[in-house]
Amino acid sequence: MKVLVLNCGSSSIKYKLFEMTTKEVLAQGGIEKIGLPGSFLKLTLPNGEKKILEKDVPEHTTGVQFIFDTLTNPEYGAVKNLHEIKAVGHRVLHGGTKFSASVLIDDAVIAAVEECCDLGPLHNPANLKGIYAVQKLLPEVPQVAVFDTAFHQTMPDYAYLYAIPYSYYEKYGIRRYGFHGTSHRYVSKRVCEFLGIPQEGSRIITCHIGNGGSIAAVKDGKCIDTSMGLTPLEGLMMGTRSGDIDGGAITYIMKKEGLTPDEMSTLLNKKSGVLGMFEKSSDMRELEDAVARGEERAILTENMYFYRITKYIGAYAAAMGGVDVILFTGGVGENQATARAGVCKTLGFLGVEIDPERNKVRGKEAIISTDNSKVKVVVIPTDEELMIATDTMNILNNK
Ligand SMILES: Nc1ncnc2c1ncn2[C@@H]1O[C@H](COP(=O)(O)OP(=O)(O)O)[C@@H](O)[C@H]1O
Ligand SMILES: CC(=O)OP(=O)(O)O
Ligand SMILES: [Mg+2]
Repeated sequence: MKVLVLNCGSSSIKYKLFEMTTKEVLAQGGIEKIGLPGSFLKLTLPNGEKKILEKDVPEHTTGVQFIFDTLTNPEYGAVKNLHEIKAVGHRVLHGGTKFSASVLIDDAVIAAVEECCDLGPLHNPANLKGIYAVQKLLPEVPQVAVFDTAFHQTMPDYAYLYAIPYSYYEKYGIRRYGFHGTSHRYVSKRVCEFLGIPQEGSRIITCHIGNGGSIAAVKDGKCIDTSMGLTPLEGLMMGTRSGDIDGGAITYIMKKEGLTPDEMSTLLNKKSGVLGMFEKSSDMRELEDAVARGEERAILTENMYFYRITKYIGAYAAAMGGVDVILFTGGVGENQATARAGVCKTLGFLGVEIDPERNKVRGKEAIISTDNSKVKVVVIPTDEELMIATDTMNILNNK
């Protein structure tokens, strides 16, 4: 059974086509700069080579059509006929409180995702455009929505509420929702299989550190707290997002600089984090290189970045009454040994001991703590797309 996974962002669409019987990736790529000059599709050929196809992509329907054309291209396509695709799974960013699991998309689901556009203004409208485009181009094919927020719906009220007038929670749904749920769900389950321990009784801290980053406290297989909030801005310092900041600083800057709410949102989401501090790049590889050259600002930025993650690990160990496993995933978590070592540097008091040799691993499942370490520290590469494809297949098989 072939399942297509789409991750539609405001100006991009990433895709992966799976053969679910073998879990093989038949095709993958993404369109960038939708609605902007210079849009293009970049795909990875089966031999690993990258190919760039330039084309004007003014909006998402054209984008999805372009992906379909690429998938059936006689030269580098992965299928002969689009009807080989039996289902499409979508990453949907915000499901509010309505969805604690993935669902088959129908009119009621679309209406509910539309209702969440206010809460996820950058992502939900784009996710809907992707769903509509598939409805238009492949009307017979069932579609499934997999929500970034779903896994976090098990958080207790005292963890998800903000200490503001309660009426804002009732009126507008202002609360912590959390994101990257598909990743936290996958890695927290996978690590138990990998270590041969039951989910029941386990206390796991999952650190998803990529361009966007979030941490979750997972007890007995269920999320009890996570660092992202109403939007994916809260928590860790990220590539371009500030993470936690005093609300007082926000209103102060707005007044001083005469910024509108939208301008302030852009500042915090796109111009802050590593980019705001380091100024040269938001990319952790470039930051790592600058640290190696001894650049002072780079060293400060890195210290801030690691310190925030360490603090969250301490907080979540306290929240769960201890921790058995600390897990790293995401582009940085999977690849950057310096980040993992930097984060764990002061965690010896919790019983964390990293083995520097084992920590050299990149992009592979591995234990990186010593045999004596009380807490197991593990790298598990995430696979959000495979998770979305698997949910999609399961929902169709149980229909
Ligand atoms: N091989 C690598 N070595 C070190 N860092 C990497 C590597 N690959 C990716 N990264 C870092 O991971 C981040 C991107 O992570 P990723 O999970 O792909 O982000 P997102 O999915 O949020 O776009 C970047 O900061 C990048 O520098
Ligand atoms: C929620 C979020 O931050 O997503 P991404 O990592 O894809 O930016
Ligand atoms: Mg990501």
